[in-house]
Amino acid sequence: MYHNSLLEAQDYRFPKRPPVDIVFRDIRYNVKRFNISKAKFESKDILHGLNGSFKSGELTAIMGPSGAGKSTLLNIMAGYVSSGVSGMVQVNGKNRSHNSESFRKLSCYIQQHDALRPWLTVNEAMTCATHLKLGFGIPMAEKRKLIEKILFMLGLEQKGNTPTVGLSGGQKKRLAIALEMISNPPILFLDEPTTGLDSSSCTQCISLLKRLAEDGRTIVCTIHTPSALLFEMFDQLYTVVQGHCFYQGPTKEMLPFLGDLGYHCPSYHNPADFMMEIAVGEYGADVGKVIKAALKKYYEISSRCIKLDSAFDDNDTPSLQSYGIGAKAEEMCKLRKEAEATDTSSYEENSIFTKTKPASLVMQFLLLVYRNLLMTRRNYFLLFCRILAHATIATIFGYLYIGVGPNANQVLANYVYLYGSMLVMVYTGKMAVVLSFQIEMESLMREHFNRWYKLGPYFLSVLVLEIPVQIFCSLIYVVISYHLTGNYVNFERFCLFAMFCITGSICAQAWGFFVGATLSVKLAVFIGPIVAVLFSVFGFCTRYADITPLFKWMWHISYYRASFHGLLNSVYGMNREDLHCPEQQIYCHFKNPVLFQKDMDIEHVDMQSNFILIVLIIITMYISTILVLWYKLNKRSSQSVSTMAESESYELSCSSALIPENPTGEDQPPQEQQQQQQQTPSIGTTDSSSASRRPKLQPLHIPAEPAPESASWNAASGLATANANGGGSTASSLAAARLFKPVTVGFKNLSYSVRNGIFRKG
Ligand SMILES: Nc1ncnc2c1ncn2[C@@H]1O[C@H](COP(=O)(O)OP(=O)(O)OP(=O)(O)O)[C@@H](O)[C@H]1O
Repeated sequence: MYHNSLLEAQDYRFPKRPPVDIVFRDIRYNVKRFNISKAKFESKDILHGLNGSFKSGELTAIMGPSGAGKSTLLNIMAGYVSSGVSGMVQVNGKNRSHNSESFRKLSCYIQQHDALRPWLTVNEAMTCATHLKLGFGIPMAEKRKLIEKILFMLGLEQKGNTPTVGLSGGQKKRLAIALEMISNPPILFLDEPTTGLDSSSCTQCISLLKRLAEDGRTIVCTIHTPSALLFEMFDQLYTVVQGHCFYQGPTKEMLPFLGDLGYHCPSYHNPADFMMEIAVGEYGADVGKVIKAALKKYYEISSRCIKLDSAFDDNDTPSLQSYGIGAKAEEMCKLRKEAEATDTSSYEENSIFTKTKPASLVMQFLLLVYRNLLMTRRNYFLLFCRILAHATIATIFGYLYIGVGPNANQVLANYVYLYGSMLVMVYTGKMAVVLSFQIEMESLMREHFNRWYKLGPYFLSVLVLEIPVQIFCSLIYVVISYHLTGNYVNFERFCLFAMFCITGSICAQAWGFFVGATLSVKLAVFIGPIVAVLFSVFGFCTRYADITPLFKWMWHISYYRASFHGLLNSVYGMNREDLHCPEQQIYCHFKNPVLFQKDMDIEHVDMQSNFILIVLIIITMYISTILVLWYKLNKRSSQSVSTMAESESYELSCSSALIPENPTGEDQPPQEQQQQQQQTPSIGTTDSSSASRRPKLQPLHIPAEPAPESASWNAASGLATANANGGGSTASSLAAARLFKPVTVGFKNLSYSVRNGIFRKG
């Protein structure tokens, strides 16, 4: 039944999209890092001038050894990384800046970690994503039909009511693709979509991508050592080794290419494995030689394209033989020419996608609130813990300081209770959210990058849920402990007490959001409490007069101090009547609470300005958090490092975009050199200075030994690989044998049942 439905699903096709071709040239990526031991910034080149193209209707695999730069290239192509990138990317013959917003409308990027919302069912996740992406311009019935078709096509139609947490790895991958297919993007980038999947799930996943590519999409994915079967399913292969292009071209031509260089794949050997072995220098392979040959081949194909281009321009139907190119190459150039003529702005005719506009900001906010509520309802344990913690600690504090409120001889005990209450409010408020953005960041990055929603509605939707929860928890604490400690005098004082507890707690929460959004997990859990402790010192047992002038400003901006003084004043200030003194006590110092206020230097607490200070800090922290998140989500796009801005539109023929600078200067027929020179000025017309400044391709430098981590990785995976000097497989096999001893693990009568998507033992 399931297989039948899968077969039927294969008949469904998404509406065809106009072709989108991507051409890139001289892509370099450089990172700068601060070296603590050398006390200076160091720069490292990750990609060394990659050239190539990804074409519509084709499924392209980016392969290469670990750490070669596959994900980096994919990140740059998807526009996910722009800082530190140089070079040129063209989309249908038009320049794209590395942070192009319009390109993001055409593409989607599915990263290695699916970062799905675990507590939403497949249907809920799809429905939310559909509303967000397609807006409300089309009827719900049409949306439902679309969701059904997508789920059907991806073989998830029977999983509609399963929470994402209950899906298998392969199903999660398919759901991640399904969510992005809602907007039917013509370009899909996927980072290692098959990682963690078994062989049949891998095959399903790649066949799905192949089918999507056949519908005219440009699909590019990184992949690690595919099986021979999977390898054959890719149309094109782009191999990266140590930041250089090692091979690019049709998958089927990879073995002949290596064969021409003298590296022959043994019979019955997986071609993908063979290529990886050559890439790490097995069989005594000279990696530098292969990289040079790949560049030369690329250059030759591009030069031939120029010839065809000029022939097309002259309306001269070229004869294949006269240009020395095969039918495939001619077809490729023709298609590219057509694609260039396609204007990306006139996409999407006559499909439901044309009638759609993403949800408005208000609708985004409402949808995200609804989604948060759904997730909280499913995963209520955390909420339950928060409520229980407040009630428990209120009961403990209440019994510890029971009845101290009205007694003059227990003022100090009450003072400690009030201080402790502030501590509870601050820590529970802050620590409950300090990690929320850390945990959320991957999902937020994915959804925001793929244009599901804007940051504003997202942040508001988080606050709309978190603030009421914090208010509710604080109230539980206040009601229980306030009454047990006997501090209740009248309703007005109670309201003021509750107000300062709640605002102090919300302020700490706002600080928590800010710290969580700014720092890494390790720093956030450390710095968050430190900041709270620092501010808590001011106002508690530290009188303003005693603070050194250097730190007086901290007293003024301490929200902790403002809330604490608010609490004290609500209990002992505002002309409170005399406190109760035990009859046997001869001298009762704090009978008049004003004396206590004087001793503590808080007899003139301005409740209004304290409240305003807290509110101002809350607003400041919210704004700071949004700015930090905005920077994090957009920092990839914050630096336009492209030598040519997207807005600078100029015509550049596909062939000139494809031509790399000749690496060696050799092997180039004089006529081709001349043609290249004729083409080069067209780049210069946009930015002649930047074009001339563009770095030359670096001389190939392949380190004598691979990075240590790649060696150990190879050993760990049991791959018969060796260092670039060609140490042979024996070395790494021995290393593997030395590193790993056999371990036997046994299990017996192990069973699991799944109920409502929750795994239960037994
Ligand atoms: N921001 C960065 N700072 C420093 N080094 C980086 C940065 N980004 C990438 N690198 C380095 O660049 C190299 C390539 O990284 P990348 O993630 O692209 O490799 P990969 O081929 O995808 O590897 P894998 O298959 O293991 O995922 C690695 O050595 C990595 O450490």
